[in-house]
Amino acid sequence: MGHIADLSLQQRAEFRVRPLALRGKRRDLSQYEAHLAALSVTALTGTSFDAPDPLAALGWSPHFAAQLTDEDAELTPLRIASVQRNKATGLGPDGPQRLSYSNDLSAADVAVGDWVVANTTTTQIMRILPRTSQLSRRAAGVEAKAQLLAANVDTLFITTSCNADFNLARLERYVVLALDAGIHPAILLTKADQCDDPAAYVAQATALSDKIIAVLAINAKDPAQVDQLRAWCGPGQTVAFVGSSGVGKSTIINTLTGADQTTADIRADDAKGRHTTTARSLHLLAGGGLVIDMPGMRELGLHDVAGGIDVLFDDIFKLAGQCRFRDCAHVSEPGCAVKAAIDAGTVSAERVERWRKLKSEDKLNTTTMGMDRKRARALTRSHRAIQAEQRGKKGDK
Ligand SMILES: Nc1nc2c(ncn2[C@@H]2O[C@H](COP(=O)(O)OP(=O)(O)OP(=O)(O)O)[C@@H](O)[C@H]2O)c(=O)[nH]1
Ligand SMILES: [Zn+2]
Repeated sequence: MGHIADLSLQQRAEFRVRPLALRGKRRDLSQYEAHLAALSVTALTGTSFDAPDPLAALGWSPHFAAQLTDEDAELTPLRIASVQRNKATGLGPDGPQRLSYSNDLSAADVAVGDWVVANTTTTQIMRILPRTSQLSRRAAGVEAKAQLLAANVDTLFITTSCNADFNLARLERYVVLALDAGIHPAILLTKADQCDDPAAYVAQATALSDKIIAVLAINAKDPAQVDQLRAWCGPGQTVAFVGSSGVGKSTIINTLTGADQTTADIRADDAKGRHTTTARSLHLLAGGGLVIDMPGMRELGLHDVAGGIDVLFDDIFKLAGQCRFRDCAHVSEPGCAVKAAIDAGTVSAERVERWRKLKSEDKLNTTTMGMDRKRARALTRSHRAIQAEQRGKKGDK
């Protein structure tokens, strides 16, 4: 098995989202907003994708076309559907093609969802085209580098169920990851059929942020209800799902892909036809959209997502900028604009607390990434102990 397949089995592994295009500019919110706005033109109107162009149906867009140079004239653009250690599968208008890596590339450089240019004679991937978004996770272990999970995702369906799995702080973490990558976050509430009042969950999720493009409550086992998701799965649109184990992600992906519509080569089913992929893979949907299946994504940690946190909590971000002291901890400092807003009732104290926790977690994880082994281990241990303590208190899973 390739190393990516192995990684998906690491249940404690964490992942993160990071936009290449926005690197180094994470303090400038207008960058994120412009990026999201640009995405929504294509994501929400579908204007550049409704042509019957087979490449466009795979997600090809002017963004990628603009990256091609004269040197690429002899090469073929393909969308990566699966990645193994020594080979990858690329999807093109002619179907799936088996690819290998050129000398200066390895499996670690390529993500499912990537657009690459390949030499179809040698079947080598020559170059990865700059991504619109990039999802990666931090593999288990202190020194592990970020591992790529998926590229060029338009909409992330943050999936939770209308029961004990529903947790505002966890939803916010996923929203931060999506925003940091310039991916549209949508919240998908499953098991609505087993809940007396799904509307109450919808209301809570909707109130989290106006950056969330949709909040849906469905019975994931009812294909007619899953069909509502197709509004975000139009031609060329790429979606992915994250959320706890058992919330219905596989059920939904199976319904969206349908037994007959999935490209045979990139599908891994058992005899019962159940979707049992262990590695990440890109699947075509009936309506021309695509889904990136990322099995085994259970835990996530935040690091290097300060930009996403500031976008999600942009009101608090702006307030913090008005505090008298630049390094204000927003606890008891005089002239604290955040504290004043809490006192005035314009910002909820709980939300400020969740913001503070996310900031601190991001800072801790970002710091340990570049730290020597011993110190990082000690810090991680103490952070885990605090987490375990908090979990015990809340009875949270
Ligand atoms: N009644 C009901 N059952 C659901 C719903 N969504 C999922 N289930 C059931 O919950 C169980 C878990 O669903 P999965 O689709 O395997 O969940 P998952 O998120 O893919 O879980 P992992 O593969 O472990 O990440 C299955 O038995 C589903 O049939 C729902 O909306 N309503
Ligand atoms: Zn302050």
